[in-house]
Parts: sequence; C-alpha cells; structure tokens
Amino acid sequence: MSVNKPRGNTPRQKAEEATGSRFSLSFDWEQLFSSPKNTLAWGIFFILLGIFLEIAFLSYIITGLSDQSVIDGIGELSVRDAGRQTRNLFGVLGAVLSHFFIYRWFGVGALLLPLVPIVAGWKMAFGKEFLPLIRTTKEVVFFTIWISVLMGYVVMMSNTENNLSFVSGGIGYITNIFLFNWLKWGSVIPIIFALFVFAVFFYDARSAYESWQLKNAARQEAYGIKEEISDLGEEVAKKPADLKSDFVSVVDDTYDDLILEEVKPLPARTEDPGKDLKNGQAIYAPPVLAVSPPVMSADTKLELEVEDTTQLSEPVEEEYEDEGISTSILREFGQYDPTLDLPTYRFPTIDLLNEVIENQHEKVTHEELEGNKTKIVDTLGSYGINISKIKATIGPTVTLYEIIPEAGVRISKIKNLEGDIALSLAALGIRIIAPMPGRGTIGIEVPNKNRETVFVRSVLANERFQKSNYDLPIVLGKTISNEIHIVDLAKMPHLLMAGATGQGKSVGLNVILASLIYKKHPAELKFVLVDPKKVELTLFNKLERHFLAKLPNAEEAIITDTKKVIFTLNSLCIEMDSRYDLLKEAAVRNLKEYNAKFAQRRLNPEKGHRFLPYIVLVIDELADLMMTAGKEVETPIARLAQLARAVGIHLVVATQRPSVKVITGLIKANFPARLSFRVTSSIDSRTILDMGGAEQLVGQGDMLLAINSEVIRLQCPFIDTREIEDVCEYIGSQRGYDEAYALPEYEGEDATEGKADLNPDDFDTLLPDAARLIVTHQQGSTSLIQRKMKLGYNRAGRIMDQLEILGVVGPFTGSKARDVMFHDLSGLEEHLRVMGVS
Ligand SMILES: Nc1ncnc2c1ncn2[C@@H]1O[C@H](COP(=O)(O)OP(=O)(O)OP(=O)(O)O)[C@@H](O)[C@H]1O
Repeated sequence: MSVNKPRGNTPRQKAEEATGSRFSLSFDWEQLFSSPKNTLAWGIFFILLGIFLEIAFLSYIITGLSDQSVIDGIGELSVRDAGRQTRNLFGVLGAVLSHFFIYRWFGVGALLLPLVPIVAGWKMAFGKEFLPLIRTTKEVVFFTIWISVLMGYVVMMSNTENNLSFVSGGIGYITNIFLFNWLKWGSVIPIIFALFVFAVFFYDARSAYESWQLKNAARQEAYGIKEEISDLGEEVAKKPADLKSDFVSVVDDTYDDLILEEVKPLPARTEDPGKDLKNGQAIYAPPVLAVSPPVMSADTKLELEVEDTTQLSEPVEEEYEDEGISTSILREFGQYDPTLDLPTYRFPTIDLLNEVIENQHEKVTHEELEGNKTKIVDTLGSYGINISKIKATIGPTVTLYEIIPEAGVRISKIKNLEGDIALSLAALGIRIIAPMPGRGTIGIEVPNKNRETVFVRSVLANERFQKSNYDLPIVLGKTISNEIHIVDLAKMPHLLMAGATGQGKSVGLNVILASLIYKKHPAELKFVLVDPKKVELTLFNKLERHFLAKLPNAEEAIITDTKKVIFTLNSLCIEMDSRYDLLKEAAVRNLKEYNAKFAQRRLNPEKGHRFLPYIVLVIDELADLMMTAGKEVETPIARLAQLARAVGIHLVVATQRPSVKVITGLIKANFPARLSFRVTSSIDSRTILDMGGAEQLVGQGDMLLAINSEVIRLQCPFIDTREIEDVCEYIGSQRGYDEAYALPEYEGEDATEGKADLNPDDFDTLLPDAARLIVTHQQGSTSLIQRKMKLGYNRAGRIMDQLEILGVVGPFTGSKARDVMFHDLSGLEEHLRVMGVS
C-alpha cells in the first residue's frame, strides 16, 4: 500500500507541521519588494524622496550659503536652535543633504540627481516608465559630474571661488585645480572633449545623424508625391487601369535607384511632375505611401494603386523601406519587449507548491526485487524459455526488468506469455516490451508495491526545466530511470490525451498548464480553455487578465457551452488566417521569426503588425463536444491541428472516451503526439496509441506517451487543487491587462443566414472602397481590409459579408482567401453602379 498517496492537501499540511514554515515569524525579504502593494508603497516613497531632494536643493541655491553657519555648528547647537536658524524649506535635514550634494560634491549639477528616484519610483508604483530608467540614470550621472566640472572651470576662470564655489561643488573645483596646473585656460578642451565622447558613444551621434538625414529625405519624398497625387487625382479617377501600369514602371525604377545607392539625394524636381511620371523617370514613389487613409476620394484610389504596384516589387525592396526608419526607432527605443506590457509581473515562485516529501521507506525492497526476478525466470522457464541475463531499473511507479533470453528463443513467444507472467507475479499492470527499442533486450515492467509520488515541485524546480529554453516547455513526468521528461509543445505540435475516469487526466492537464505558467510571461502566451465538464478548469478563471483569451463580449473566459466552443474554434481559425497573412506580409516562415522581426522594429505596427503571443487551446473532454456537435467541432479542430503550428497556435485535447467516434481518423491523423493514462480496454488503447498497453497501466498518473512510433512510460507529477489555487491567486492578484486577450469575433451560421435580406441602404459607407481594394489586390481577405483601411476586425468582417452579398467575393472558404469575382476595376465599377452602391 502506498504510504504517501496524496489526498487533498495532506502533504502540504504534514510538511508545514514538520517545518512550521507556514507560520514562521521570520521576515520575508523577498516579499518586501515583490508584493504589488509593497511595490506601490516603495514607488511612492521614491517619488516623494526625489521631490523632497529637488525642493531642498533649489531652496539651498536660493538661500545661498546662509545655512552654512548652522551646518558648521552642528554638534554644538541643539537641534531646536539649528532648526530655528535654518532657512532651507526642509529644515536641517534639507540643509545638510544640500550641503553635501551641492557644496561638497556636485554643485548645481546635483539638481539633476532627484530625477533618478522619481523615474524609478514611478516605474515601481505605476508600472510604466515616463523616461527609460537605465538610460536616464546614465545620463544623470554623466551630466551631474560634467556640469560640476564645467562650472568649476567657469568659477576658476572668473575668480569667483570665494562667493560661488558652491556652483561647481567640490568635485568640479578640485578637478579644475588639477586640470589648471596642466593646461591653464586650455582645461576647457578636455571638458568639451568628454562631452563629445559621451555623445558619440552614448547617443551614437553619427548614426543618429545619418538616420535623421534618411528620415528627412523620406519626408521630402512623401511631400513630393502627395502634391503630385493631388495634381493627377482626376485623371486617375477616370482611368485607373491605364495609370496602374505607369506606376509599376515608376516604382520599379525608384527601387532600382534605392537599392544600388541606398541614400540618394533627391534630384531636382521639374515644373511638371506629372510629365516626369509619365516618362517613367520620377523618383517620388516611396513605399511609405502604402499606408493610405481609407477616404473615398480620387486621391485614395490613386494611393491604392500605388500600393498595388509596390506589391509587385520584390520583398527585399519593401524591407528597405522599413530599414531606415526601423533602424532609427530601434536605436531610439531599443528592441521591442512585450513583457514591458506588465513590467512588474512576477513569475510564480516554487514555494507556492507543496513541499516534496521524501519516501520514508525504500521504494522497492531487495526481497521484492529478488522475488519478482525469480518469478519471471521460473515462469519463463516453465515454458521452456531460458534467460541468460536479467537486470532491473527501479522507476517511480514500475520497475523495469530487462531480460536477454538464450539464443534461439522467439520474441513473439515471450510476448504471448504476458498474461501468464502477470498471473505468476500476482500483479496488475505488467507490460512486456519485446524487444526494447535500441537495447537488444526484452523489457518487463512490473508495478512497485510502494509507488512514489512525483511532486510537481520536484519537477518544476528541477534545473533542467528551469534552464530549458524550449518555446513552450512542458514537464510530462518522470521516466523509468527517474529522469524528468520535458517536451516542447511548440514542436509536438499538439497533444491528444486519453484516459478512463479517475486515472489522472485532469491532474495531467493541470501540470501542463502549470509548466507553461511557470516559464512564460503573460505577454508571450495565452490560453483558450474549453471545459464542457464545467468544473475542471474553473480554477484558472483568476488568470483571465493575464493568460486567458476569449471572444469579445464573452462573459466567461472559460468556455463551457458547446455553441460557444464552436464559435471559439472558428474564431481561432480566423486568428490563424490573419496570422498567416501577417507572416506572409513580413516574409517570414513562422511565429518565432515573425516576433523576432517585430522585436527588431522591422515590422510597422501601423500596417497591422503586432507581437503575436503563443495560443494554447486546451479542451478538457472532447467526447461531450463530439457527441453534441460532431462535424462542427471536428472540422475546425482538424484545421487548426493541420495548419496552426507555424503561427503559434497549439492544441491540447483530452478525452475520457477514446473511441473512434470521438478520436476520428481526421483528428488522429493531425495529432502525432498522444498521451494515454489508463484506459479500460485494449481497443481504446489502440485507438489512442495505435497499440495496446494503456489498459495495463496502474492509474494515478501512470501513462504512456507516444510520439510518432516511439512510446515511453512516464509517471505524471502530482499537483493538487490547492496548489493550482495558490498559483492562480498569486498571479491573479498582480496587475494584469485590462481584459482577456481578445480573439477575433465570429458571428456563426445564424448571423450569416440573414445576410441575403440586407438592404443596400444598410451597406457600410466604405464598401465601394473595400471592393476596389479587394479587386486591385485580387485577394478576398478580411485582414487585408482591416490593415489597409485601418478598420477593426468586426467592421472589416461585416464589409466582407456585404461584399459577398454583392457578388464581389465568393463564400467563406476557411483558411484560404475568398475568391474575387472581378478581375479589373472597370468591371467592378460597372457592377457597383448597377447595384447602386458606387
Ligand atoms: N500524477 C498523480 N500522482 C498521484 N496521484 C494521482 C496522480 N494523478 C491523479 N492522481 C490521483 O487520482 C485522482 C483522480 O485524478 P484526476 O482527477 O486527474 O482523474 P481524471 O482522469 O481527470 O478523472 P475524471 O475524468 O473523472 O475527471 C486524484 O485525485 C489523485 O488522488
């Protein structure tokens, strides 16, 4: 019988009783700076400190040296007398601090110093930096000293040491005495030189100058083309198709110039820009114009066409456009860091988890080992199978006996004796692995009488997990050789889990979620939690404003209703499609490359680019959904499983009933990684793993993981509800986003049914523009409308539906863009006119 089978919270209570840690009176230093309330208090303290110092310093400068006598007399005067005589606004303390910072050390340069505590305090209290803290600190330190030295020079040269030495402070004055001995009046040269060196290295003055030149050139170019566009607007409005070809050649010429010479001075503009354009010689076609406002005017039409021509150019050229601007933004602000959304976020600590209780007894006794060994040898012997060698490896739940039979014994014969060996060992859950892949042996797994609980704390605190640099690391459990088994969900790329009721599925799901929560910042990862059983995942509700994603306007972040599940799955498909569009625009292959490019500021947020967090969809109980909604659930799940990997959407789907009605061929084919807890029959085991064996497991988190054809037995760690509660509480009590991550809206079949009745009067005013955009690009995608016309997803989606009613685009086809029914603008214009919406 198990000695340490966890029931409820027993392990934690025992541990607490043993160590008294929960009620310990020792002071928690970490807590002093880590709890959100304390950071607010510290933040306000630092802000007030900064304000206090600034006022004291200013007061000191205004009252001059009148407090000097008080300071000199400190020790002799009583505090009361000193206070009465002091003129500083902040009394003796203000006078003393100012005396040191201004008179003794930095002079008027010290006025900059209070900025540091104010910026730091602001960051702590409000989680935002109104100035970059590290950068500001470096600047303040440099300029405080530099101003002090410069003032020292001024004071020295003007012979005003007696009255104004406080202006430079001690540091500036002494430095100048030293410099003066060497250089006389020329001391100013190293002082100016120091400023120059600082500017070159700290501000990267040279490249800042280059990027300024570049921006200036781009601005002038943009200004130039705007004028030309308005000149040509009318003409284009009449003959858009003709002009399009002109623009193609214009833009191509431009890019050739740009690529060859990078920054090229603008040629002098002629009196008649239109003429130049027609000759295909002008250079005024910066791709920056690609972002055009969605105003229905002659200009707009032209801009759309300009944009279209840029599409025809090579991607490398488009990158060039961003290059100059992005380099300067990168230089100015550094890399984009998504975690700064929640800069004060603290990862959950390991001590939120139950203490690991060491097994009091030896896991497997010598007698047990010897007894099993004899029984195996005897049983096989009685069937005429002799063994040349036997070796045991003790795991947390089972012991693996590896045998090497004598030459000439057929493996299938041993395999067939599985039942007999189990009978003679009088143990459930014997599994025979014949042969052990890559070992040249036959394995017989025998459950231990005393099984060991693998505490989640022991695996999450494990160095290998802590240091793992997987994108989505998950600890699945311990192997037979007691090693922790970590997998990367991003590579798997999806996981299908099965297990009869009570065998540890929910615990397994919780461990997966906890692994991810312990390693990922809320800005990098979002969960979509589907829980038709309504009880299993509710604990994660507290993470709503940190880690959860939901449909706009959905009340609950954890989805329990089948209809909403269908909407959510379809919404994820839309998210997937729009992510693919973004990847395509960015000319990258996967989410990681995309985010890296975004972090380097090479993707323009104004064009719809954004940092894309991973999304993990967790479904606890697929069976219920498949029974009630069948295809409606199966199709989007299969689509996501098939395609969503590259865009960072991963699925973890669990079911109690691994029957073919639930785990259909379509679903199964798209989930190469499958995990099975104990199931009730070998048919179920075959359905989930394509092999028997899961029916032989011993429960309580004993599981088989099959990735492609490789199968390993693992013991899942144990995490109890209270641990999950504590972790979620710890995160939930911190400052989060304003709301859950919003998934794209999906209106569902019902919403589209009524579409045919729509009155043209109800059409969106931007509909004709959108139609032209779609036809120009020959791409029926909602995200195109969204990005180019800068519209929200809902409005863009509605416009797309109306375009379908109008017959401009075909019906929704899933991941692909809709068909565009017109191939040129003239046909479209005619159609719009006939329909009365031009
Ligand atoms: N990894 C584990 N280590 C130790 N005990 C475990 C482990 N996993 C589960 N158990 C034990 O088994 C019990 C049932 O586990 P769990 O709730 O995860 O089962 P389930 O498969 O989700 O069941 P259901 O489908 O009915 O929700 C737990 O309360 C716990 O006592």
